[in-house]
Amino acid sequence: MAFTIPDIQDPKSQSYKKARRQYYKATKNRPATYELDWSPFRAAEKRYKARFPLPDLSSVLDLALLDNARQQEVERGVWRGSPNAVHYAQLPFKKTASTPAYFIPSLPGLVILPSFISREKQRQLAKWSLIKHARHPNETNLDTHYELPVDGLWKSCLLARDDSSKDILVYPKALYSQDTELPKPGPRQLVDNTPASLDNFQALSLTPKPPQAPSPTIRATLASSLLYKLRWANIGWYYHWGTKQYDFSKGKGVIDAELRDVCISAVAAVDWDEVFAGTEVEWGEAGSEWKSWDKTYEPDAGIVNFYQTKDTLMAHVDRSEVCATSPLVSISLGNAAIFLVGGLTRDSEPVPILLRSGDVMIMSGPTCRRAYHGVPRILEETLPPHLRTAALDEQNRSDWQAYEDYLCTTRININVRQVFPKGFKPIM
Ligand SMILES: O=C(O)CCC(=O)C(=O)O
Ligand SMILES: [Fe+2]
Repeated sequence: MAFTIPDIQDPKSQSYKKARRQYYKATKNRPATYELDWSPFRAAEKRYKARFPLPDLSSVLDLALLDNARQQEVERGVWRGSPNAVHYAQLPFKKTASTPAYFIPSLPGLVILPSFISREKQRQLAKWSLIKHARHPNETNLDTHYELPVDGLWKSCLLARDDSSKDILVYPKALYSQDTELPKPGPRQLVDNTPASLDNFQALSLTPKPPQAPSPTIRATLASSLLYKLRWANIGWYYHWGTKQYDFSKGKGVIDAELRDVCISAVAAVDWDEVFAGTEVEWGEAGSEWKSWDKTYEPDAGIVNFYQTKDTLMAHVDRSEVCATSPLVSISLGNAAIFLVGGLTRDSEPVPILLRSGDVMIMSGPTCRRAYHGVPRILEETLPPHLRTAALDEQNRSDWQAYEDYLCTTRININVRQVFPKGFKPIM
């Protein structure tokens, strides 16, 4: 199969020339001290984000390179890391597991399950994210500002594909005014929030959580373009972005049964004793909690992130969950990405990991759940062949083209968490 060279890597392409121009313009008058203030995490973000010169991925751990069955996917995408970039170890296979699990001794609690999601399940989860999940009653980043179609934005986009006269205008919630500047839909805001715990969650739940005001400066937009502004959709307990706390007063959104099964089977596939051996002191009162995760892990919240190729997710810690150690299961679909994970501050040098479609990553335990992490780059043109219509049989290809067209420039990340210990009923 022919390689696809992303435009950004082709010196003759317009986007390469534009990135080069922008680079020379931006660096012309830069003081020599420009980079000195950056924390190691910030420096790594800048390095991997760069469009010119393009980043060298030889220090990025790319476990797909260990698997012959992924050769075509890796070669088609051009971008590749290295299987030896970071010291990792393979965990013993559990009886129920059919794909390998790896852990990184320098990051206790971080487990990578490459290709854990089958190719068919990847297609199902991508469809679920768009058609079933990113719509009412689940909140998305667009709900604050737009009156979204009742059947969901994706349904409107599908109708518009068949007949462009059906591409509806989606209206803003606020009346248009030119003089007020309020936040527009865009990247997630960074707020330094208090870490939640069983002791303070009731006090935190009393913090006022006013709804964010709709922007008065945005205009009606066609559904087919608004789709590319979709950045997240909430799962389970509602999250309040202004305070970065869960808003328990809204009740709990339903957790999709199939998604729950995938997360539970990922947690069950890991030999946690092997992962956490020797870390007992760090767990304090929690003791060897991981020993009972087979019975107590219960996802109840999360987010589906939708990234376009220029989107990034800045370094952050997910500390709003009352369970501060329980596994956070992260599923990657579509284009690949560089994921950075560091330590308890931005001053530790982060480990770069290449996450590809179908990979599951689990962050768990007292240090890993409090580690800074982020996504500085979505890797262009890395949509694997099994998410392209050309590779599908007759039965599967009929409605896939719309998904392929969207996924060509997209990465989806389903990020599932456990806010409360199993069986715990919060009193509001
Ligand atoms: O996209 C990813 O892989 C990570 C997303 C993430 O860290 C988050 O949603 O908090
Ligand atoms: Fe996160």
